[in-house]
Amino acid sequence: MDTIIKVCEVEKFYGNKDTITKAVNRISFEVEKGEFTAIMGASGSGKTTLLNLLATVDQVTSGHIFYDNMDITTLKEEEVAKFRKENLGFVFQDFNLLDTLTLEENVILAMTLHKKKKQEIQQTVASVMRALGIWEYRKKFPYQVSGGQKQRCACARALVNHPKLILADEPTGALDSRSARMLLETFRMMNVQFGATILMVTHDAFSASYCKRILFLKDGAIFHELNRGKQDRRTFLNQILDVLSLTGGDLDVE
Ligand SMILES: Nc1ncnc2c1ncn2[C@@H]1O[C@H](COP(=O)(O)OP(=O)(O)OP(=O)(O)O)[C@@H](O)[C@H]1O
Repeated sequence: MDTIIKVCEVEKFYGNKDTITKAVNRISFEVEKGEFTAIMGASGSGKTTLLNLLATVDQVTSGHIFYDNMDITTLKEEEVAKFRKENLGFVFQDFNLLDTLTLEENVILAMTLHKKKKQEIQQTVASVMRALGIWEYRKKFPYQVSGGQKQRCACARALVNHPKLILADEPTGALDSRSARMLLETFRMMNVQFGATILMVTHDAFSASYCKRILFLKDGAIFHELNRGKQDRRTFLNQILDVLSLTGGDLDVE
């Protein structure tokens, strides 16, 4: 197996010793190339903090995070920015598209920043936008399309540079259930067809059921892990709901 990320005894604490919050509390896990993993947990369990550490936008209190064999916790600021640009793709709850650019221009911009050749950009953008079902909306601006179409554009933007890892923070959070379902199918296709490795934070069991593996967080620590194996999605969803009912958590189960 090809391990892409190795998280070793990572801690992230906020506050001082009188009022300390252990947002991430000695977490260790690995992610293999081609995995589609969800991080689930109740509000305040440390999901976003963990994602921010993996995304290099926040620094660990202690511990190490290796991408391949590079320890990103020891990189200097300018090295971190370069690492992020070259290795990571992001999909956020609120899309983060540029309103003054068309969908196609938003995706092109992501490749231009990587100084790719014009012909390669045109070909890649067209093939990815076609595969994600948004090619027909390419000339529209973000305000002219639906939330689901915007989010699929954000996925295309994350995918075109072939990042080592795509990090998604509650990507279905702002979508209605039909768009959420389409987006999750898109993620699955990105994973299966494009071989993208995806790590998705969600508090929604339905969204998590599309993943191959789930890490459950509680009070900043991993308390359980599920692997889908050969189960169908509905059976996996029931398994997820069983775990959630054990925690008595305040998670969404729709
Ligand atoms: N900048 C900060 N300063 C102090 N405490 C923080 C900070 N950011 C997060 N926390 C605390 O760390 C803990 C984990 O927060 P985090 O945002 O990672 O949880 P979460 O699982 O993503 O929650 P949600 O689902 O509500 O977004 C919480 O107790 C939170 O109050």
